[in-house]
Amino acid sequence: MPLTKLHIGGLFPMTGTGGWLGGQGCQPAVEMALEDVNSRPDLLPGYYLSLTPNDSKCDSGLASALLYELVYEPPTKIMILGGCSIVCSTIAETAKMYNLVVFGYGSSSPALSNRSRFPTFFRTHPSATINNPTRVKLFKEFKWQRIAMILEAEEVFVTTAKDLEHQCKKAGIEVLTRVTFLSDPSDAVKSLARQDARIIVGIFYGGEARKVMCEAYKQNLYGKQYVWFLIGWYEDNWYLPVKGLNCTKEEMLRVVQGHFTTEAIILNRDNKQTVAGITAQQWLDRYHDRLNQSLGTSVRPEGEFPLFLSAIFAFLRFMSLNATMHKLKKRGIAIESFNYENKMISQEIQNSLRDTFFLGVSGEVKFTDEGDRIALTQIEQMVDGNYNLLGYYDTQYDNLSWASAPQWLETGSPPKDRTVIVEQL
Ligand SMILES: CC1(C)CO[C@@H](CC(=O)O)CN1
Repeated sequence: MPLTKLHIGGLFPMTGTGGWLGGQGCQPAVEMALEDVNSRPDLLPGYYLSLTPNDSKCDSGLASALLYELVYEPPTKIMILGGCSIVCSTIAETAKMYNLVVFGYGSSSPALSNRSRFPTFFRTHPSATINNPTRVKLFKEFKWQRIAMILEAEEVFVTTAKDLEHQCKKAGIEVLTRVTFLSDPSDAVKSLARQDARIIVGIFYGGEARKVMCEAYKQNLYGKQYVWFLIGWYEDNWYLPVKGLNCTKEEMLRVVQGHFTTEAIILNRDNKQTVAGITAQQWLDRYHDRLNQSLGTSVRPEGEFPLFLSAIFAFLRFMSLNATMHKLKKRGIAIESFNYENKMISQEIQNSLRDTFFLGVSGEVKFTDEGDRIALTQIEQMVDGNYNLLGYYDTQYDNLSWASAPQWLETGSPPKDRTVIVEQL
């Protein structure tokens, strides 16, 4: 009996200079997950899952064009996979008109939690706002009452910054300024310097982080009187100069010295069996071999690797669950009869996804009342080009646990959050 193919469209940020290029790590993982389901005759009997991957370059315009191609070119897709918030926000807003479920394997924008804007969007990755209570906790820890923000003009970062401003106000911490830039950060950095910002939170993609920190070097906004907070999921060696960056490696190493990062990590990943019948660690070993084969190097997609993995395991579990098939069969409907006008089948897929996330990976996934995922955040500090683990913060229980002490440049103690004027007696 020939198998019936179920087609999934994939948008993976593989190449390009801006954004997040985590597709290099995620596409092989998704391919492995589908192979695992297809290799088990007991999972989705009679069906075969087929992926149509595309390189989105983490570019919303290109992603829109690719989505229309996936929709208007046969065969019919039953789901779209997306990474990068700027891509997922664009495709999820459009996909709902085709009753297409979008599974976000790597997208952190707070805006994506808006169910009325994105009713068919699902993700396990927590919203980027998860970093904000950690940042505020550290401001309090080091008695910083006055902070500043610089951000890339993208919704994912603007919404995160707005939440940080709200958290700071609740904590009685002054937000001196929130400067935004589109592509060239020089004026924004100048504004920070002019306002004597000392404790600075930078919220942007890795490509822009290089530009901002190079500009901070040029304008002398670094060193023992400053502390920068950056995002913890940039690729390894993100700060090394690329073509067109007007800073040397030595200059970049000096300007990034001592900065803090925060990023969500999975609560824990016990070694329970995956639906592939192997443990998470065994799956990981297979995955690393696959990466070596496909990329020729051992690429670690990004810092909070386990989080993206829990997304893949959730996807794997969902795809191996034939709950949707059973429900539809009881109603005499075959899932392969899905088309973009068919709200009912889409609703069944969405109900199964909702059940899967809640039940399938509940050991790792907990949700806030707003439906956002709860996780720990990891705090690191860059010293001599390497990230040192400083500790973890559990927002739920307001528990900051230190693994090692921060290093303070030259002075041995945290800088002040403003110029201190010593009265001459
Ligand atoms: C897994 C994560 C943290 C998800 O957000 C990506 C950035 C984004 O939200 O576009 C980076 N990688």
